[in-house]
Amino acid sequence: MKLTKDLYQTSLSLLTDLYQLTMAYGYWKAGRSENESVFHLFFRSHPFKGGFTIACGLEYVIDYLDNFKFSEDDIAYLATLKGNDDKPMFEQGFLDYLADLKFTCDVEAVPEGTVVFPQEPLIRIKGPIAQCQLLETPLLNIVNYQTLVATKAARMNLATKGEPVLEFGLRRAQGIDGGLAASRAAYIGGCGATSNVLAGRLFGIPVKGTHAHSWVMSFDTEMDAFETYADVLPNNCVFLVDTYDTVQGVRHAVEVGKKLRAQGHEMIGVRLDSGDLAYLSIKAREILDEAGFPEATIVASNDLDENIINSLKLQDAKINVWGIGTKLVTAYDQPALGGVYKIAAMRKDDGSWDYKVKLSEQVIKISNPGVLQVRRFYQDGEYIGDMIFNEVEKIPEVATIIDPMDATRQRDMPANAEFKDLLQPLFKSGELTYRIPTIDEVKAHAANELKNFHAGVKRFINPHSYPVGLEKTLSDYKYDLIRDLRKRKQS
Ligand SMILES: Nc1ncnc2c1ncn2[C@@H]1O[C@H](COP(=O)(O)OP(=O)(O)OP(=O)(O)O)[C@@H](O)[C@H]1O
Ligand SMILES: O=P(O)(O)OC[C@H]1O[C@H](OP(=O)(O)OP(=O)(O)O)[C@H](O)[C@@H]1O
Ligand SMILES: O=C(O)c1cccnc1
Repeated sequence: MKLTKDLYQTSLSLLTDLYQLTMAYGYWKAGRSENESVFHLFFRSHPFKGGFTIACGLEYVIDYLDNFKFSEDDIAYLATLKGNDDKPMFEQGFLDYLADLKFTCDVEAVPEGTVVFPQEPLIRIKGPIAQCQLLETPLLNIVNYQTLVATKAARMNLATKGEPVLEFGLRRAQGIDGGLAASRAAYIGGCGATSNVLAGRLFGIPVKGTHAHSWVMSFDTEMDAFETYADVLPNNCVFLVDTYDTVQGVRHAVEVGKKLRAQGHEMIGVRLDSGDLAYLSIKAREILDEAGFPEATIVASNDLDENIINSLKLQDAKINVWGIGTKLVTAYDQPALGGVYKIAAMRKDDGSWDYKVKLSEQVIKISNPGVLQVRRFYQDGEYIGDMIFNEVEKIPEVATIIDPMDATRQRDMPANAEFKDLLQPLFKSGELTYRIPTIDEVKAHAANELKNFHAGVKRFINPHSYPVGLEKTLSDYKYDLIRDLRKRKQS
């Protein structure tokens, strides 16, 4: 395989699990492939034991859907697949159907950067069931990872209390696309820049960096290393000071900083990458201040995450910029968001909807029926609750929301509260109708959204559980449907 040619210039329509194709074949063979259905993509619990999640990945999703087409090569490959009987898995008629397939669904989604909660649909797809089914895997692949990383980045940025976080994760990321997607999601979640140059070029993210230990080690002395770097990049000097002795390293940086200043340049600062970052940053700050460099930045890196940042803040560490790699891009303490994609309705012959529910012994795994929308209520600039409702049914004047995990918990949204509906139209009959926001608009949206939530939602330990519920008639309907299904199961 030639990586750039074969992988990066291929159609992505086969980026799905085989079972989506066998089901699509089944729908087609049974004459059901064009039956109208509704699917929702949602997750069941916040990552990192947190109280919020940042939706991310939609621009990739839009690009995927807009280019959804099986190429001749894709079809030729599918024709080679064999069943257990060693005969072709798919008959020619189905391959012709795939070759002619045009994306014709209606798609609604929550804009990227929006704060979202368990059970809320992030994406709703309505259209021929074979198309909806094929999209399950790629949509989850895109949204789960980027949402996870954007949320992790937001947590890290909350911990630094506005001080810049630089994303340094490419070397530890999950492969090539993982690294790119992580840099994008981390920027949306709040990081100020990335060290990933290709992400800079592809997404328009600022790129930043310092230098590595190898630079220092390649010279006879640390002073030589710093001086040479200063000669080459006099306006880009953040000296990594911990290769041999951190305190001595800071003193060397100061010496070179003074020479730079005499030449009309200003050293940006130093980077600490090992040892006790609280103690060493306080010491470095003292040395820099005393030497006349009160503006010099102290960058810290070394396996940081939001908890270590919190702890360093409590120790009064004098760190102004936080370089974070591994624990951000691998979402270290929770490596996957458990987003799922479930069917929720099918159109009947008379034009009405047949709503679907997946049963489970675990309440959290019972899916929600309907053609769902999310209404977010707010008062005095603060979000106060979200209502998941069935858009095609009439809803009562008073918005009562019922906790999907515990039907005894309900509350009424105040009649005078303002609201907005989160799912926005993206595609109408397969045509893109949405203005894709710039990455900086998405980033600003995420930051604004977070501001509008009560601080309790954003704390790390035992976060406040923001009220999200099913609209009352939807909840009642869901429980009737569950009772009905259980009765049918017993008989
Ligand atoms: N003052 C501190 N409080 C809490 N955690 C810290 C503090 N200083 C550093 N850490 C964190 O401790 C972890 C490991 O640091 P440790 O000192 O064990 O190894 P190290 O400095 O990486 O050593 P080396 O790089 O020389 O092998 C890192 O995740 C780092 O971010
Ligand atoms: O610690 P992270 O959050 O992943 O941040 C990125 C790390 O990458 C670099 O280290 P390098 O790859 O040279 O390895 P090392 O510092 O762990 O030896 C850099 O010095 C950071 O320590
Ligand atoms: O520029 C840096 O300092 C950097 C880049 C990648 C990983 N660690 C550090």
